[in-house]
Amino acid sequence: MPEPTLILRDVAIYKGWLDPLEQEALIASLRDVVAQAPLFQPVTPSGRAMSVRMTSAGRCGWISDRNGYRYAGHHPDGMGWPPIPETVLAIWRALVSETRLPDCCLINHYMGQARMGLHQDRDEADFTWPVLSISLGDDALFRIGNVTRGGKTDSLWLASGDVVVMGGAARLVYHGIDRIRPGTSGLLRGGGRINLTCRVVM
Ligand SMILES: O=C(O)CCC(=O)C(=O)O
Ligand SMILES: [Fe+2]
Repeated sequence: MPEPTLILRDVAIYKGWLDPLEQEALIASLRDVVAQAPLFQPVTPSGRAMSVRMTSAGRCGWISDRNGYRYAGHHPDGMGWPPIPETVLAIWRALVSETRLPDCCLINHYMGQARMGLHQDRDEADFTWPVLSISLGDDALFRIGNVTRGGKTDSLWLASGDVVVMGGAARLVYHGIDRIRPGTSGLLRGGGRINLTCRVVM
């Protein structure tokens, strides 16, 4: 596997992994996904609206509502999830595995004040597979903590085209997005940031 630009708290960061043309191609394939499975605003189990909008591609999609966080076979509006675009799978093959492909590609859309609190990705059955995360659009302040809640954290800005892999000792590390810096990228017509998070689920 290629060498990351830097490793922070066991998280591998590939700065500028995608060039502008590759980023454009990804956005074009995501337009098809969102046309079939529209972005929705999830509600946390406690009933608060999340500030990001999301949808998924793949065999299952990650959802949150009053009944909890989980993977589901269908979009909340009832349609199936579209397949994960080949443009996304190519990045997974290059950085994670050529044989085992992800079951889910979660698409997070951040606008304005949207953020994501510190959390672990732990709704999957097998933590031996890394989580792959792709940043597109505006810069985002990514915070990395520890495998248990609390303690010191480190932050770094993720830019469009950066790819992050959380595997091994970093698979269950707490992480989140404190804020985005609106207007720092012209990639998305309407502005904002898109994050793609690919995971093996079952
Ligand atoms: O937006 C990001 O970079 C992180 C998203 C994330 O951690 C998640 O969806 O689980
Ligand atoms: Fe996460």
